[in-house]
Amino acid sequence: MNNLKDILYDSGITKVNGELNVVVQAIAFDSREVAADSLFIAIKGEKTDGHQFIDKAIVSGAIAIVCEVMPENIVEGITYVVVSSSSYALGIIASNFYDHPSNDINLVGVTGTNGKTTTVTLLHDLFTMLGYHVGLFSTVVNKIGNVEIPATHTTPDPIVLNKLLKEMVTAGCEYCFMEVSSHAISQHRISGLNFRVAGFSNITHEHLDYHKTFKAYIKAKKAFFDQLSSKATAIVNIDDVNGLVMTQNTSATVATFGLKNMADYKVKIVENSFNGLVLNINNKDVWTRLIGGFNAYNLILVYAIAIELGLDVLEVLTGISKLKSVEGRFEYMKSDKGIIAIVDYAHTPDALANVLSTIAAVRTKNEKVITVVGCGGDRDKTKRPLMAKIAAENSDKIILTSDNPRSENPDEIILDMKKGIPVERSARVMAISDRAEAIKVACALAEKGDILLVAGKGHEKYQEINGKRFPFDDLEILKETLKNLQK
Ligand SMILES: CC(=O)N[C@H]1[C@@H](OP(=O)(O)OP(=O)(O)OC[C@H]2O[C@@H](n3ccc(=O)[nH]c3=O)[C@H](O)[C@@H]2O)O[C@H](CO)[C@@H](O)[C@@H]1O[C@H](C)C(=O)N[C@@H](C)C(=O)N[C@H](CCC(=O)O)C(=O)O
Ligand SMILES: Nc1ncnc2c1ncn2[C@@H]1O[C@H](COP(=O)(O)OP(=O)(O)OP(=O)(O)O)[C@@H](O)[C@H]1O
Ligand SMILES: N[C@H](CCC[C@H](N)C(=O)O)C(=O)O
Ligand SMILES: [Mg+2]
Repeated sequence: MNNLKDILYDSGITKVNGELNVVVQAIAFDSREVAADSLFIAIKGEKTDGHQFIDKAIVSGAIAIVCEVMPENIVEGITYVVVSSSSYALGIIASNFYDHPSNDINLVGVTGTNGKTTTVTLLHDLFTMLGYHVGLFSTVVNKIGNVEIPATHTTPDPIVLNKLLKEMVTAGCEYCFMEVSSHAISQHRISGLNFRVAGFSNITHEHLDYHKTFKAYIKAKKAFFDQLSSKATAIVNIDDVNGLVMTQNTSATVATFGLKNMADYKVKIVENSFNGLVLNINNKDVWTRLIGGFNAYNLILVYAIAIELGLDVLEVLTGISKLKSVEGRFEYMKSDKGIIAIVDYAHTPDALANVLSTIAAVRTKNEKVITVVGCGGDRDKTKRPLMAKIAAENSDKIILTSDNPRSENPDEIILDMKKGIPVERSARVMAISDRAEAIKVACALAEKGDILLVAGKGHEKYQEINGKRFPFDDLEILKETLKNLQK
């Protein structure tokens, strides 16, 4: 669709200056990406205001502008359209421009603090295994079938989202599983999308730098469910105290899942060990190689979504027992010397607590638990002492280190973390800001049978320091170090 008037349909227009019957070849919200005959959408952002770049966009070829405030300098021959919210309008415009691809695919969105990547990746793998063509948007990677497209965000901007959705439809994908981050909901990256199913995993402490209060964070997640259509199904975790809060104002049909409370989709943990989980779903025992009680929640959500989408119970349960774990999520190896090393993306207090309680539940004897953990720079500072406290209380030794320091001083981040260490636990805490060195020291400290947890970066293949990404891989460093220790 490229008539400006059609592209702007439903975008919340309050004022127009210029011709609406013009042909637009491309849409952009960043002046640096504007090409000839484009529509430029000016957005007030976190760091700067896109309205400042309107003239630059026109010089680069924009012929139409969507903005929240009519500029003082109007350029002759350019169409200016004022809308009540540019970021909301962008989602609608992107969807119109790409012919509403979300209407032509079964779009499933999963939100929550933890478990989004795991759930959508398992859904992608399950549906692919059962012979469907599937698309994926995740923190780790985006996929059209098995073709990988690098992911820059957990939930991409509306233009990338709709463009890739269109490509998925063209490639014959019947389903698309996507992560819906709270940033994406607040910034209206998902406005205009037609979700068939929406899942809620849980909500715990995270991103308070951005949302400011936990209440605002809950409200942001709830907004996803508020915007669902009456044809959609919302599936929420009933064991989370905010599970039903999500669906208070939704038009969607509501279904629940859980382990503890009465739920439409109920799961029981029969066995939980380093060999995987045995779950009881729908009165049938199913083994999975995924480890950890929290994965029972992820798997019952996978099951519930698959059943709501009309799949066969036995086919789904058989598929679940064949699923492999997700990269960087409780990824574990055993060295020849008998040291167990785990890489996990736990970067929130709740995730870290879950991973450490899983380790406590699955370890067989009184082996030592050695945890290497850091916190990201330019992110929620209030989680730093909490994560350090959880690590110290649940490990025999902890090494505080850097995650992605970004623009911050790693030693300052470690100092923030140290504030959470209970005095009686301080003797078991070391601080080594060089992450590679911290991992190596942890390996050297470990003895046969000990469990080494390297938390926070999971699948990430880089470390971001001062705006630059340097190659870095927790698992590689562990493998290399443990191999050398053997000699
Ligand atoms: C804080 C945040 O989320 N920022 C996102 C936001 O950018 P912004 O609105 O703040 O942009 P800005 O720099 O203030 O610029 C304002 C406007 O001016 C435009 N501009 C700017 C400069 C210029 O020369 N010309 C120009 O037109 C920009 O394109 C933008 O439209 O909108 C952009 C487009 O969608 C995002 O790329 C950007 O993500 C930044 C890079 C980011 O780091 N986001 C993270 C926090 C994030 O989104 N994370 C979540 C996952 C979180 C989780 O659940 O774990 C995610 O979904 O990835
Ligand atoms: N259902 C769950 N409940 C609590 N913790 C979980 C759950 N699933 C996974 N985790 C923990 O959280 C970490 C992150 O999991 P995952 O990547 O699936 O979450 P996410 O929601 O995609 O995170 P992000 O917001 O960074 O995209 C895992 O490495 C694990 O430690
Ligand atoms: N989506 C999260 C990922 C955090 C991962 C952790 N390794 C970090 O860099 O803080 C964020 O951008 O806040
Ligand atoms: Mg994710």
